[in-house]
Amino acid sequence: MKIEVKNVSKTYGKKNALDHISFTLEGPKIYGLLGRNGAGKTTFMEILSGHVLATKGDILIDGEKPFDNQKITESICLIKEGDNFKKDLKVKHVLRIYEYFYPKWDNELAHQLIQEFNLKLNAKVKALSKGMESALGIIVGLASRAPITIFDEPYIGLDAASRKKFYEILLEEYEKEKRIVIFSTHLIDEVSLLFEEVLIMQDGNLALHEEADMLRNRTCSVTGKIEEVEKFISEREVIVKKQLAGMMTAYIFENEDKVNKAGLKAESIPIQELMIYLTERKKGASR
Ligand SMILES: Nc1ncnc2c1ncn2[C@@H]1O[C@H](COP(=O)(O)OP(=O)(O)OP(=O)(O)O)[C@@H](O)[C@H]1O
Repeated sequence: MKIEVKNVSKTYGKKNALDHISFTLEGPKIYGLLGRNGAGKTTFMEILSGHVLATKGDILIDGEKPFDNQKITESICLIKEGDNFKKDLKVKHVLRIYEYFYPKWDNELAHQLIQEFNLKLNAKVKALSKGMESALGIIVGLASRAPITIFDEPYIGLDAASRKKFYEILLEEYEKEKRIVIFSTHLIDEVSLLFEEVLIMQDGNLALHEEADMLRNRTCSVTGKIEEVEKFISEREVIVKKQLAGMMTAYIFENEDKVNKAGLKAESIPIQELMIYLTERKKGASR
């Protein structure tokens, strides 16, 4: 499927939650949608899912607008941070409702995952712990087999072991049947290896959109004596630089090989660090 974001803005009062953003996503692919608190990620995902209208611009999914368009909305499953399900429903009712709504729903997978995450079909949503409710969201997202599946920080309260299980199952399912997965999280280092493409939002704008491998290949840290590092980075784009005890480390847009050839020490930069420093740079300096 193809998602075209065309000059989309969303304002709440005087606040520009999204500020004329444009980009295209083509699947199947796993996207990491990253950014600091308030960057506009949730707003974007809600407009994409047809839950909220943009103030200006359009999001087109295979050429169609999602709002009030059942053909498109049944192709999209958005799992949010919480409150995905009515509290009085039982787990089995939740599964039935989603089965009814999503044409590609995989009931066998849903029941298998209910067992894996130790949920009870007869338990009411309000009786689930935070982590169990998150697990139910994850199960629904995976079993929906929706061609566009969106996870917006889907694992509040879920422990590390269950999160690991989720990543593994997500990859397994993705291999079986590929789709567009958009994953928004603040636990970036935990999941960054899953991402095939990374989008970083900042203040309602898109600060970076890059294939994850390209990002890893064209950014690195360089460490050495201050004068040597300063000389090396003088004609390069610097993300951030730090000094300690006569040594300097700079994060730059450059390939590790070039740094090594210059006799300096190169290391890859975790995507989480990149996100932090890229969004600290002034607007307009980012790319
Ligand atoms: N319903 C709303 N009413 C008023 N302002 C809103 C509303 N929803 C979002 N905003 C504002 O829009 C901006 C973007 O919010 P959004 O929730 O999209 O950010 P986010 O990147 O998802 O943040 P987080 O990582 O904290 O979830 C914020 O300044 C937020 O306060």
